[in-house]
Amino acid sequence: MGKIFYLMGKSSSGKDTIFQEIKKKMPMLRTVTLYTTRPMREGEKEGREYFFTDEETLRMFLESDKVIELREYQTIHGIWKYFTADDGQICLDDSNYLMIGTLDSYGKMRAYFGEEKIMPVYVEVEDGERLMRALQRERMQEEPKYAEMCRRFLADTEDFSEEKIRRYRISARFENTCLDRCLEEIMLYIRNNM
Ligand SMILES: Nc1ncnc2c1ncn2[C@@H]1O[C@H](COP(=O)(O)OP(=O)(O)OP(=O)(O)O)[C@@H](O)[C@H]1O
Repeated sequence: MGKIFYLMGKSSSGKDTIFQEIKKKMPMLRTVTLYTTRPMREGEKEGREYFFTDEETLRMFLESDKVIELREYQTIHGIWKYFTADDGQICLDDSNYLMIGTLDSYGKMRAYFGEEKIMPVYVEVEDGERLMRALQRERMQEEPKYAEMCRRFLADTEDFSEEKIRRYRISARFENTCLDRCLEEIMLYIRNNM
């Protein structure tokens, strides 16, 4: 039976970078495309980072009880929603998966699939370094959204509080200072728990 390795961490902790690298190095891990109502960013592609969707489609998923987890963020550009749908992408009979989410979505996934099926992978970086990485990444965007970047940075304190980490019983924590070392540690954890 397969498992879901669930990457979590504050904004700019390196989840997406780690996700892309592990996908290359462990191609047997399958991935799941989530849905979002936020607008597509520079360089993103429909169905690759997300299925970019709208309120109407979300309503249809909700009505047919197909939403596993849903989160919404009050951004300075309006409410952005992200959700994982039971749309046939996840089949744990014969495959292992690599996914990215938040602590709360991890909780919902765990409730839906069972604790033994979801392996948490919590990525962390010292706050000052993380803010610098966030700023550098934002600067590269055609239209940098600095206020939104700051909002996310502040919201992280609550969304990823130590109290919450304890409550969700997250013990697999990986420091992303040196990317190569962090990747090696996470891949070892995945191999040992597959
Ligand atoms: N170990 C590292 N050393 C230096 N820079 C890094 C490291 N890991 C990731 N980065 C850089 O930090 C920035 C943020 O990384 P990334 O986008 O992967 O974070 P994220 O956790 O997915 O962020 P978000 O949740 O905000 O989308 C990127 O520009 C990435 O290239």
